[in-house]
Amino acid sequence: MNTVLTVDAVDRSFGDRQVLKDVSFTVTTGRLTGFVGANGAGKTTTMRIILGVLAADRGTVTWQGEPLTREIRHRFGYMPEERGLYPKMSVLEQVVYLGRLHGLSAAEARKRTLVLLDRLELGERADDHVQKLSLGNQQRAQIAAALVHDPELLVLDEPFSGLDPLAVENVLGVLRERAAAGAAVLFSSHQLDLVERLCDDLVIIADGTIRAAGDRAGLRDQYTLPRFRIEVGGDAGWLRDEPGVSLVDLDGRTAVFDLGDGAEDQQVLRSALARGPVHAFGPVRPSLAEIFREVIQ
Ligand SMILES: Nc1ncnc2c1ncn2[C@@H]1O[C@H](COP(=O)(O)OP(=O)(O)OP(=O)(O)O)[C@@H](O)[C@H]1O
Repeated sequence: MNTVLTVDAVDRSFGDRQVLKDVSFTVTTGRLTGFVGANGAGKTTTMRIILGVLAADRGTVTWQGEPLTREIRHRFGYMPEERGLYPKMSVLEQVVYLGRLHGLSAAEARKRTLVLLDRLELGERADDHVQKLSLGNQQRAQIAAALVHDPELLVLDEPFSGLDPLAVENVLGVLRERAAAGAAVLFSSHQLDLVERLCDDLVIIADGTIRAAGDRAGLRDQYTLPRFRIEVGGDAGWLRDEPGVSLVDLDGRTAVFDLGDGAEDQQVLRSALARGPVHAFGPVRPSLAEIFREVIQ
């Protein structure tokens, strides 16, 4: 796994409104990087700068340490926010056409398109005009269009929005295969529950500023409070009087509590065991939604 894309200290304004401020993060091969932020946070603007559709006012985007050129960007695949397929062209024709624009021969483009459409469960719709497809299927066609030339970097703006759960699994499977084959994948989303499950690395943006970035497990460790959950055989009310414990939630036999400075989780466990059976005990790790709320404040 290598860091391939580096966004470094990028600023961008529209008129006198600065929408990106000192944006820096990296994207690594073999991994899915989720780019998360609320509406208007700056995800699409950042992606457009990576793709060269927009210029940065300041800062750089580099690929394997080199400034981006047209040739390098040709090896990227982009699914823009404004979906751009022609309604009156068949899915097959369209994806083949886009493959040819990326330098594939007609035969190769057709071969790859058919495989890809099958994999995206669109094989039977290959000859349908895009406008006849459901929105979810149009989206899958758009994903096929971004993937047909086997890009080294995939940049996908909200690829999962509007997909039903089975379609999400299907698209995710396809992206994972690409990552496993060595591509780097950056996708934006405002659906935290999805991102939490789907991505390996996370970049959180709010108001044009990167608030947190890193691998998912590392971020969760970093934001884990000294908070624990316990489930005992009897009533857990004794925890109220336990030194160093401050109860967050008490519900009969289960409790969630924070530990003060110097208090030991194992000491609490010993106290619990001295009172009877302990069925569960362990740290409470924050969800991505909780980390997100914390870092965007
Ligand atoms: N061409 C433009 N002209 C003026 N303002 C723009 C332009 N493009 C984006 N903006 C503004 O820049 C800010 C960031 O927008 P951007 O589309 O990057 O956010 P986003 O995180 O992708 O949000 P969303 O999830 O809603 O697409 C917003 O306030 C938006 O209104």
